[in-house]
Amino acid sequence: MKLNDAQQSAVEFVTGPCLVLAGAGSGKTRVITNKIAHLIRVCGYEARQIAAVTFTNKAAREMKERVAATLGKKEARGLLISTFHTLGLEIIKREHKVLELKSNFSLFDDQDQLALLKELTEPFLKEDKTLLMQLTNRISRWKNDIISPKLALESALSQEDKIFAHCYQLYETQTRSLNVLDFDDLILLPTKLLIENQEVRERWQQKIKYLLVDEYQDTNTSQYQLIKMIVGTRARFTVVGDDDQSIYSWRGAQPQNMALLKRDFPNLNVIKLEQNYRSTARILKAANILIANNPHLFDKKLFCDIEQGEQIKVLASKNEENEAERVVAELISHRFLQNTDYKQYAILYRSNHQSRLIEKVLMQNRIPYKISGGTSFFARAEIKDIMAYLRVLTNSEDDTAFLRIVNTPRREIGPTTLQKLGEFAKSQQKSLFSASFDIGPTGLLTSRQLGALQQFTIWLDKLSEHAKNEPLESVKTLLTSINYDSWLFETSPSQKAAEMRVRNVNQLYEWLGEMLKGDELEEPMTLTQAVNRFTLRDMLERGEDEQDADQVQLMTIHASKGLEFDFVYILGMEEGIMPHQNSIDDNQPELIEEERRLAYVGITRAKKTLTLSHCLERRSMGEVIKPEPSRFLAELPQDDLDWESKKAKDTPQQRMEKGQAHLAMLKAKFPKKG
Ligand SMILES: Nc1ncnc2c1ncn2[C@@H]1O[C@H](COP(=O)(O)OP(=O)(O)OP(=O)(O)O)[C@@H](O)[C@H]1O
Ligand SMILES: [Mg+2]
Repeated sequence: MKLNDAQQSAVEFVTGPCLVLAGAGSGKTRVITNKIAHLIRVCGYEARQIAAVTFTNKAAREMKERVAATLGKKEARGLLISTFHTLGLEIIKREHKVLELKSNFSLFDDQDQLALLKELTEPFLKEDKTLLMQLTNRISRWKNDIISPKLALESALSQEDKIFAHCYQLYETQTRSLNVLDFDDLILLPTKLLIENQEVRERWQQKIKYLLVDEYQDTNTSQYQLIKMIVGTRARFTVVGDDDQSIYSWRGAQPQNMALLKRDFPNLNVIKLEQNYRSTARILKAANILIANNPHLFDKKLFCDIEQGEQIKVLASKNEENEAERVVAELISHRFLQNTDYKQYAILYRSNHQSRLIEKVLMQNRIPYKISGGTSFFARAEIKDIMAYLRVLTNSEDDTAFLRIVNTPRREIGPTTLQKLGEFAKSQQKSLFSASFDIGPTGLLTSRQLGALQQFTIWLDKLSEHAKNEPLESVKTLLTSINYDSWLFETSPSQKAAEMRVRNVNQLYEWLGEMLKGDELEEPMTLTQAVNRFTLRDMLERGEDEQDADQVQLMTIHASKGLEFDFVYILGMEEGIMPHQNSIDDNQPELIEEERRLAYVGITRAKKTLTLSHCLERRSMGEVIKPEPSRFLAELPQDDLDWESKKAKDTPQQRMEKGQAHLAMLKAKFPKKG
């Protein structure tokens, strides 16, 4: 595909720092892909000297494939294209000695983190959920801002700050002794290391000779520092971004980092792209007009020469059930009339819980769909169980994982045994696993208790030896010796649920096999590496890509960043949902602005048609409320909107009945195959 002049100049500028600043759909990501190929083909870089950072694993994989398609797989091999977190993991893996970490560290996901924090802070926070959430966010912010527990303590002013900082300190100490890292550590540790250790810094500057970053507007302070350290004064890098699409300030993202670049790299070449190649003129105009209501750091223009396109439909439904039914009915009839594929449709929403009703209606109508970006797969109990086994196999110090599996399936290792073991382990400063081998002579446990415990840990110990030599075989042995399938059938609410769980476990096993084996684009991994990559959800998204199945795409707007779909539906365009209630309550303009950017991101995912939906009634915290349509609907150019509620003579009740009848008609007319 030919690039336009601005894109071409962004690709060809390789002698200094480069920022591509442009609106949605203007080909920023395309510039990155083409530039990687250009660096290798024209500028003589080797693939392994180039690193590119994208926002999701899915985007990383896609980028690798695109470059491989241009250059050939052989030439593309060794390219480091990943998320910030995977890049951080890579650095930590290679520098674990300098970091004084054992090489078999495991990763905590947010649930593990919460569980540990809850336990550690019980004396201070008394399991107060709100405080616990605040603490979790605070720790994350501290880490993203590169503030150590010590510094947090020193700068704490209020009593609450002091308690939080103290909890942060406890958490830090405990995670280190468990030999685990959380997600924020994956950025913080390498960043601090590169700042403080010149030798390591130079090693990475040597290794990564050119760095590219997509979705730059969503980097936080520690990520920005990491970029700065890697590129050093040579400053061979290209970052691309759009300040109007910054939607992660709640995770510490700093769109000001765009302005910082200019300060830190005075010879920064700023290139603007102004042509949108994605959306119809109407969709683009609506998006531009909406975002014009936000203050701007940078001036940007965006035009397109794609046709005008259809009006933007605004659906008004009686309630949420009806909204789901209407959207699905619209989708079915659109697909029938236009002869399209399911995968051309995306249904987007503000928060994960909104997917529930849509899922139900899609299922009832046997429409294939896929939810991406969510944590759903890895949050499933069966997957967490097996992951916990794998974590203990690779890192016997991971007490959190140990506690999860000790009685799954049931092994008659009772709470008293575990409590005594816990106290003993603490007094000896040992992990639960290794304490179980030393607790015998203390007489703390009865011989029956000790027998049950040691039967388990001796077996685990053997298995982890086995895992060192034959990782995949050992996982197979694990699954059969704990008889996990039968356990699932025993404990699942229904036969069907059990079958699904068994399938999930098999899927995990299959992915694991692929990772241990490697492929044309990825080197084979060790079990520890594979387990850590799983926790980062690398494989999940990759597995989904490979299926490339014909499925309707469901995701939050946050997860849709960077993607595009022919036909887009956005649910819940209401005050209280988008903008979110918190942003309305707090009455801070910045919060509303972020919500507006979120709406902008959602709208600009659409290529051909866009449908916005709102409900007249909705259940919220056990009450039925009557939300107003989102203020963002009023901000859109009204000539381009097709408001059902303003045009139709039907009452919402009548529309609901019609919608249901329509759905029933469609169902009767197009029975699904299977
Ligand atoms: N020069 C071009 N000619 C034709 N199509 C193009 C050109 N540049 C980009 N495109 C197409 O336009 C679409 C948007 O490109 P891309 O995803 O790179 O935009 P983006 O700026 O990264 O968008 P976002 O801000 O949403 O991440 C893609 O389908 C891409 O293939
Ligand atoms: Mg992009």
